[in-house]
Amino acid sequence: MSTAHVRRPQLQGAQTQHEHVETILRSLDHSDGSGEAVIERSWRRCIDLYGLDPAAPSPPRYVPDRTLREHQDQADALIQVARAGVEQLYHQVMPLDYVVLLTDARGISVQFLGARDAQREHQRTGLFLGADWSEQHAGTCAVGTCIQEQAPLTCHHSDHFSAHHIRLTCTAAPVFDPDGQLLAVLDISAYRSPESKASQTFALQVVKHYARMIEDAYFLQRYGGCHIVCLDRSREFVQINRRYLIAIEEDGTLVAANTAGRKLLRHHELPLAGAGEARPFKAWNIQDLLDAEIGDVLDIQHYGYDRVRAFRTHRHHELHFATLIEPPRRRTTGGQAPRRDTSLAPLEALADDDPAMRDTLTRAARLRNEPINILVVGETGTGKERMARALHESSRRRDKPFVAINCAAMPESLIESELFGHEPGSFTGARSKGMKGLIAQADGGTLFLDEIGDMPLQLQTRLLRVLAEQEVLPIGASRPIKVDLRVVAATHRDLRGLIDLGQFREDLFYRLNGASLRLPPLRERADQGYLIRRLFEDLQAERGGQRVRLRGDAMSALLAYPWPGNIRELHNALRYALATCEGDEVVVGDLPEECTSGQLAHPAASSPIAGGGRVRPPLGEDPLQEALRRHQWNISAVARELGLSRPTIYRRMKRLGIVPPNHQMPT
Ligand SMILES: Nc1ncnc2c1ncn2[C@@H]1O[C@H](COP(=O)(O)OP(=O)(O)OP(=O)(O)O)[C@@H](O)[C@H]1O
Repeated sequence: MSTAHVRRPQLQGAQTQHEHVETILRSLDHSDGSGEAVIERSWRRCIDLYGLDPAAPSPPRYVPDRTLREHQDQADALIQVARAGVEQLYHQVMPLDYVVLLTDARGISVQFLGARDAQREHQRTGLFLGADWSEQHAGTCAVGTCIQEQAPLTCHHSDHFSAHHIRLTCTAAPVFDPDGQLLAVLDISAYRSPESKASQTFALQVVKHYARMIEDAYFLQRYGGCHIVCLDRSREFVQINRRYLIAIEEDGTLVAANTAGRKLLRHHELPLAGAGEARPFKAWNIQDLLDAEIGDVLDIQHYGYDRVRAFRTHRHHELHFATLIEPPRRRTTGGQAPRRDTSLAPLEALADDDPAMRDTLTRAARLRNEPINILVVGETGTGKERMARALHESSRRRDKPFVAINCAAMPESLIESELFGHEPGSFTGARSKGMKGLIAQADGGTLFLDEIGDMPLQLQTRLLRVLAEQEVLPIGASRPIKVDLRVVAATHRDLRGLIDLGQFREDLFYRLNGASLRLPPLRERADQGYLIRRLFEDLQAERGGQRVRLRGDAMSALLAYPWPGNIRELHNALRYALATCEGDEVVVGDLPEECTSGQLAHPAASSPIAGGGRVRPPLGEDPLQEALRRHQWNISAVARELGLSRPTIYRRMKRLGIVPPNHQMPT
């Protein structure tokens, strides 16, 4: 061993550093290399193999933005699967001031979660996106040494090789792919912790647990087309613990196993091909492991009172309990596919597998041709107007007009004539030829009354008459006009509360509320991924041009954000990202800052701290405000560009507090 390149710090102030370097050198000087523990082995590699100096300053090394993207691309499938695990882990350890890193197999941090208020400290230390934690660069550290040792470990305080890392405590566990190759490393790190390394025992267990969950989720996704035999030594726990996962073909041929499963197979002398295994390998069968008929294995799900079946292994006669995950059923080619009602497509497109939305859509499908009025309720931006349109488009009225009226946006002085129309010269300012009101325009089709809770009381009375009589009396007319209407009203307000306050007519409420459809807020929806993909596709189709991909890290950030502004806010965020992204993909740094508040972005990509990055305006205001400025506050032009009505633009400006220069907002 040569330690000649290692400088011994002389300064008094560098006492701790000095002691640290001395400890490393003494420990290595007195050892011949045999029987060294993990940390000493790593120190030896740092000096002998990489020529590192523990006293030399070791600022974090960040890979350039483009390289980070390449690393993230390669880890994309894993990042997507790992998302839920990384977030859950972060929520568990965040109160104890840990950050969470997911690095790829080369030690480059491809995902990071940490408190935003400590961003500078994270960046200074390298606990950040894009940092290189390979042992070759950073010396002994949890991630780098975990990669070298391919085993979980804690690198606590002066275990670190570099004297500059000795206040950190870091714990890491490897994530292997189904071939046994290292795929990633999961790490939690903190700046402050008790002196004793034993204080991190629990941290090690937690990180190992989450690394295993990520690994198994990745395994299940990759072998989703196979039968998966799940084994455990405990009958009670096999359904939830699923320690050993073994993917098999229908004839029992072994295809792959998770890390524990591969160990079990090796123990029974049935090695699978993969990292470190002898090749060529034999095609083993599950019957080589378990003393069972293949039919018994494929039938586990239908066996016994608990869908668990006990088997003994051939070789060691160990008792294992098994459950089975079956692949999705393939569509039979012989039989007739059930006929789908294609008119339901507009409704079906609104959601994927969110239970609340499915209930709402089942009701909507039943109600679409019924002669009753429908009240759509939900927070602002949850898609109430979209639902009303889908109801219309899937109903028999689809070839007739859909007329949308925003009751909150229309000035009270205009609303009456707009709604009911007027005869020629019926009032000052009336059109000479008279005007057909919006209600009459909707004849035969659907009248959508948005923000119904904001309709003035006097108009509520007139609307009630229209609904009761199915006829409308234009201003100045002596005879009413017959109309055939289906009314869909929407509100984000509590109409019953407004009735109690005397601001909404109870009889109108019952007239409108023939049935109600409730839309859940986006943050509660289980099909967020579907919505994100659909909106992204729709926006791309609108824009035309080059195809852009939504990368896994951006998707993860979008899924993690609580969406106070619901689908509208999501729509704006995606539009923003598509407008500002460079190249052919949207990455986390392209999203509006709000969406990444839980996750810090790569310094070079977005952070104003690192300089040179783009500083993004707050979400929500941005697309509207930007369009307003571009069109020099011409509301009609903005409405055309954004595909919204003028009243909607005014309403949104009012809600966002946007006031045109030298103008007063309409009240
Ligand atoms: N299921 C959906 N699929 C795709 N886009 C949707 C969906 N639901 C809503 N959107 C989009 O989200 C935005 C808001 O939807 P919408 O205007 O229907 O919400 P809202 O609840 O009526 O809002 P408000 O309460 O402010 O009137 C629109 O851009 C709409 O196109």
